Parts: sequence; C-alpha cells; structure tokens
Amino acid sequence: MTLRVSDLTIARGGIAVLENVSFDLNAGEALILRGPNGAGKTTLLRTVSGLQPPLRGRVEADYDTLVYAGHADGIKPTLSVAENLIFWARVFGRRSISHALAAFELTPLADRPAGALSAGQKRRLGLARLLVTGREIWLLDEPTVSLDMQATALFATVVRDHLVAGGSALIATHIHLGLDEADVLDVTPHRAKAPALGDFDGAFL
Ligand SMILES: Nc1ncnc2c1ncn2[C@@H]1O[C@H](COP(=O)(O)OP(=O)(O)OP(=O)(O)O)[C@@H](O)[C@H]1O
Repeated sequence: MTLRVSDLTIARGGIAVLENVSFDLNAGEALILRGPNGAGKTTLLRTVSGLQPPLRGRVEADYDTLVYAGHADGIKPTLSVAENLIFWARVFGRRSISHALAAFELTPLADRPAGALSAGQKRRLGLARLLVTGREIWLLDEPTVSLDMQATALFATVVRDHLVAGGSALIATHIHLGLDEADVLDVTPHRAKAPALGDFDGAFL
C-alpha cells in the first residue's frame, strides 16, 4: 500500500463537500476521480497532498513520496524550458532532465523562454516537472487542460510508463485518458448534504 484514505470528510471554506471517502492506491495503480464541477475533486487532492487538513478521517502516506500538480503550471516564464526543469530537479535533489524533455517532446523547445510557449506547450512543461521529481505518487488535477489529442496520448503514455515502473497516480479528470487499467472513483455519492437551515434563515425564504 502506498496511499490509504479512510473515511475522509473534507471541506472548502468551512463547509463539508465530500464525506466518508475511502480508497487505497498501491504501487503500479492509477485511480481516476470523477464527478461534476464543484463536487470536491480538487479539495480531495489538496487534502491528500497535505495542503489542507481533513474534517474527519485519515490520509496515510509517506509525504516524501507525493507530488501534487494543480491547475497552475508552476513554471517560471523568464527561464527557458530546460532551466525550468533544472530548477525543479534541483528542488528535489536531482539532476537529469533529458528524459523529461524527451517524454513530453520538449527537446526542440529546450532553449525557449517558458513565457513564450503556447498554452499546450506550457502544460507539457508543467507535466514534465513530474518526471524530474523522482516522486512515486502523482496527484494530478485536470492534467490535460490545453493539451491536444496527441499531447493527451503522450501524457497517457507517460502515466502508463510511471505505473509500470512501480509508481502510482490519482487523477481528477473529465476526459477519457485511455488508461483502461485505471480504477474509477466517482465522488458524486459522497457529496455532503447541505447544512440544515435554522429557523432564522427559514424566515427569509
Ligand atoms: N476558496 C474557496 N472557498 C470556499 N469555497 C470554495 C473555495 N474553493 C472552492 N470552493 C467550493 O468548494 C466546492 C468544491 O470545489 P472543488 O474545486 O473541490 O470542486 P471540483 O470537483 O474540483 O470541481 P471542478 O470539476 O469544477 O474542477 C465547490 O462548491 C466550490 O465552489
């Protein structure tokens, strides 16, 4: 077991959004999070990442094995593509970036300032950061936003290779990634009930 989530209840802005979520994520496994806009997938990923505490329940993981990629790409626009990856590799105590450049077909763009990339190229660079971290458990929030079909397929291949190498991935996405080996967790049945209105509120309805 690499990650265990037990009876997790999570909140945004002090209001519960998901209740009693439980799953295990083992080495070599991917789990796709599904659910409508606003259901709480981002909040779940933030909580599993340790960015916010749960209201109830437990997340069991070695936090040094996790890496979180949220909606923001986290790239430095004035650094080149290669410099961005070197920067992030050093943050994680690593050096090699050539595999990350190659995996996301960024080698021809290595010397271009990241701020001059297209939206999809920026997203590919943001995702390439995963490969220079050396982290085992990827927590990914809508990773394919801005990617065209070819780049989406490229991303799916990178995830598959990561799983084969013993990594794992928890991915919130609305699109079909073609990762047929992945399990799916639809969070919809776990949506928290709206708080009951008190008499005071009722008087204004
Ligand atoms: N900073 C905030 N303060 C208060 N409520 C918030 C905040 N951020 C998000 N929310 C609310 O929390 C709920 C869960 O949002 P969340 O971003 O986790 O959903 P999601 O499933 O990731 O949605 P999407 O598919 O649109 O990305 C939503 O109702 C949202 O409006």
